[in-house]
Amino acid sequence: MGTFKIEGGHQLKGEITPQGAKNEALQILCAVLLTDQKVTIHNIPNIIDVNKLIDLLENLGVKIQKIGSSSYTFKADDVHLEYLQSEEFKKDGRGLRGSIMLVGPLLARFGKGYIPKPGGDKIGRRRLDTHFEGFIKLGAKFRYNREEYFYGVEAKSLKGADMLLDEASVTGTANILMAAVLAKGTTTIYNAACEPYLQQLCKMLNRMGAKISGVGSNLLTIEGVEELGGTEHTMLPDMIEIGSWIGLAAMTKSEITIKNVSWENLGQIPMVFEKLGIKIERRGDDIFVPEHKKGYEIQNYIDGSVLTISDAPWPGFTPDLLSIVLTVATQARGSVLIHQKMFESRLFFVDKLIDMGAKIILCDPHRATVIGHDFESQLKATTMTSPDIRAGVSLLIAALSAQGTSTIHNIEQIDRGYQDIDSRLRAIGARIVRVD
Ligand SMILES: CC(=O)N[C@H]1[C@@H](OP(=O)(O)OP(=O)(O)OC[C@H]2O[C@@H](n3ccc(=O)[nH]c3=O)[C@H](O)[C@@H]2O)O[C@H](CO)[C@@H](O)[C@@H]1O
Ligand SMILES: C=C(OP(=O)(O)O)C(=O)O
Repeated sequence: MGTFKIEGGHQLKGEITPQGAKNEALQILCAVLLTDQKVTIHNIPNIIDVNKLIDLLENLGVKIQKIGSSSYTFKADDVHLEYLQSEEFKKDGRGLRGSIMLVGPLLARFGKGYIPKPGGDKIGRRRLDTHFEGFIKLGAKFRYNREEYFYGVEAKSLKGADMLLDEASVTGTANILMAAVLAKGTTTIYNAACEPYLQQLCKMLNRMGAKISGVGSNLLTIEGVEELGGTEHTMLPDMIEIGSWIGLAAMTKSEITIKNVSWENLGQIPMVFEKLGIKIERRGDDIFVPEHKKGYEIQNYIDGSVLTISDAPWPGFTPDLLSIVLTVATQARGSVLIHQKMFESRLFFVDKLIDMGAKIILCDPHRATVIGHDFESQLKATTMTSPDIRAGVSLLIAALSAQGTSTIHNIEQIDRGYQDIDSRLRAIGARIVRVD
């Protein structure tokens, strides 16, 4: 179990460039299985989850070549389906959430797709019904081995269908979409997730020869095609990382420029931080966060009532930034209610912030009220364990703003989504070391 030691209370300054998007990478990498042609992908983040998925593809027989620091080619012209039945796959397939999206492409191209219950953050129930209900609608037979938590779908051929998803699941939409592109006839997916990463996947599939319309909306129409060809694709910058750095800048009263953020794909992210009173300047495609010498003040609603920040499927605010927003609010002027609607166990990390001196009332598993300190009392350093990726980064930001030296254990949770976080933060002045 790795550990960070962080000496807090120092201002940072400089530029930071976001890595390629983790959650886009997981979709795009699975899509390479849809063709026997070469697919070239750029801006792939070097993080644990992505590397685990690349290993799974390699074990499936995909030929992989690293052609640059973050660029790879993939060729799935000789896929070893027997690996899917192996004990090794039952273990490795569990290692991350994104592995679930291997199922759609495998089912579409080879008539079968299997997966052990995938991993990812333990942040509440993470059901897979939407995925499998979609595959069943396309004509697949479903089986589930309860003892081994092993899921499987099989079909001689898939047939297009109209479906209304029970929820706008991000990985569910990607998975069903990747099956539908090779189904016979037309599929419509209503209540589809439509975040930028899914739009990227649709665009990539269309470049490969798929016929998807409605990209960016919650109604996708897919005319099935016989086969797909190769393509070249570049990942967007990671919007959750961008939001993390905005929060970091404000809470450490630092002047930070976040480079090449792809503004048009940030949705509500800048707006939500602005509601906390954080100044964000657009400079070309960069975000400039000035030093907040006098702190930042949370806005109330027009009628004077307390601000609520909650998550919702895109174009709503992403649940993956709520832990960071909550943490940054602990030093604001004013109060805010954080309502995490999607996940039921994602707010328990506030106990650690409370230990550090933050004023937070956990109302129930989904809601927490934060009463900001306005920097009148600095958070105190402590020892903590990172429970999930975003809580981990939130605690790291809290530690960088706190007085004294904090210790964060279980930093693999952070490394699974943030590339070289310690050296990138050291480059802008953070005092953070990795101790084992
Ligand atoms: C690898 C990956 O891409 N992971 C992301 C993906 O996970 P993932 O695709 O697993 O998440 P889903 O979109 O399926 O659902 C997330 C949670 O929200 C609930 N839900 C979802 C949609 C909805 O309309 N109502 C609702 O309540 C689900 O029941 C579930 O508890 O999307 C989540 C939601 O943005 C993000 O937190 C994860 O980082
Ligand atoms: C919850 C997340 O990831 P995963 O779905 O991989 O657990 C996340 O990226 O915040």
